[in-house]
Amino acid sequence: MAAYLSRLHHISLHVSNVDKVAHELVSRFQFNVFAARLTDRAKQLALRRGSAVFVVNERPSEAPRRLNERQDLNCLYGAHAHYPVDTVSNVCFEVEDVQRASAALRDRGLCEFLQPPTEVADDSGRVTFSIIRSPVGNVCHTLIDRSRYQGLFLPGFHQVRTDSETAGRSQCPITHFDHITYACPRSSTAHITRWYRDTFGFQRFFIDRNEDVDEGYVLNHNGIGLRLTAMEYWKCSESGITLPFKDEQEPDCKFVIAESLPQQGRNQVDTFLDQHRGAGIQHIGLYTEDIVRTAQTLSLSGVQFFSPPPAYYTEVGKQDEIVAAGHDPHALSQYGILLDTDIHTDTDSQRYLLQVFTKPIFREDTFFLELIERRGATGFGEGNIRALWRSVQAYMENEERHETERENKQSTPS
Ligand SMILES: O=C(O)C(=O)Cc1ccc(O)cc1
Ligand SMILES: [Fe+2]
Repeated sequence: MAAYLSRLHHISLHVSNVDKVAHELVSRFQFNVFAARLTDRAKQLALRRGSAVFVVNERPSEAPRRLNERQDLNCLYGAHAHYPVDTVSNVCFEVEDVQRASAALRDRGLCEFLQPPTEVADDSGRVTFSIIRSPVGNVCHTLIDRSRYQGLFLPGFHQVRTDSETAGRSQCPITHFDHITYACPRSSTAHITRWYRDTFGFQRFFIDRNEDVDEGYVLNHNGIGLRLTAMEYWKCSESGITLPFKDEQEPDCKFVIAESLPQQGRNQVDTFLDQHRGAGIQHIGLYTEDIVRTAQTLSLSGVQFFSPPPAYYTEVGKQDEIVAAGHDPHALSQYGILLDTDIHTDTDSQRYLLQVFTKPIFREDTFFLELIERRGATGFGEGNIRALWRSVQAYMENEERHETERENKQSTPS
């Protein structure tokens, strides 16, 4: 392994209207702006809910005119990249030694650097960071060492005081990023998993007991053409020599690669690739300790969720399953929350997974968020994946039909 990751630090969004997206995250998703960097050339806002931190950056409206413009610190800690649509494109990890990690990656020729190791300081201390390109579309990774920094967030950002984050906690107990799902072109998964393994020591984990190591988890019938491959990183300590350890205090974030399969027609992964103009982060799962309460709070503030067909909640088996898990089918159906049960074969105990997807966040049908509550289940349930897939698919097909109708109307002279 070349670089040791200590933890996920934040995820960056690059959007044309920072205030609009930040407002959406605050007023609807109950995030709090806690730090900002505002200069005449940059607008960067950091928002938090639990340990989940987003940095919303203003993306330049045009490509840089001079090559060295990329080097300026317009978008500090993020690559100053022009991108044609709003996008979530940087997953920033803390590492113990940026210089060493970067040198190791460079020596092994594993990745392209968008920014070599760079130091930034203010009154509260200093940080070092570098930025590398990932093999997934426009996704890059900032590697940062903030062990010599005592400030609230990062040098260059000032503190923004808002109502205490704890105020809304009981109504919206989102604690951390649970997983990041990439939408990728066909046949790209093997290359991506290999890169993450060789670069950061990511390990595969199986979504399904019968999953094939090379094929991943393939859903290829009843209109679903999806290949899912999941991997996670080991939180590592360089002082721990070579043995990685798992820190139980802070759950790590999983990564899922979604690839569409050709046999079942156009689908949501293809739609993402088209509208996003390439591979990238399709959705992020926000972990909540109480999904019903969180969905209720977010729904009251205007967040819209995808819902499965109403029949999902009245199917005899599903109703019993929901009740057995201690939930009320009516409450779940109100917000479109899905439940999957899996029996733990060793202990015979049941483990549950509850999930719901939000509608896309940007103008395009690209990035969306997910709420997820785990009751012992650590992976992803097949039943939920199918139901989530169908609810998104129905919405996208409807959107595409409306779009065609609008185009037809415009081209028909009245
Ligand atoms: O189940 C999940 O949360 C996943 O992340 C799997 C997944 C990936 C892509 C889709 O379009 C739908 C489901
Ligand atoms: Fe997900």
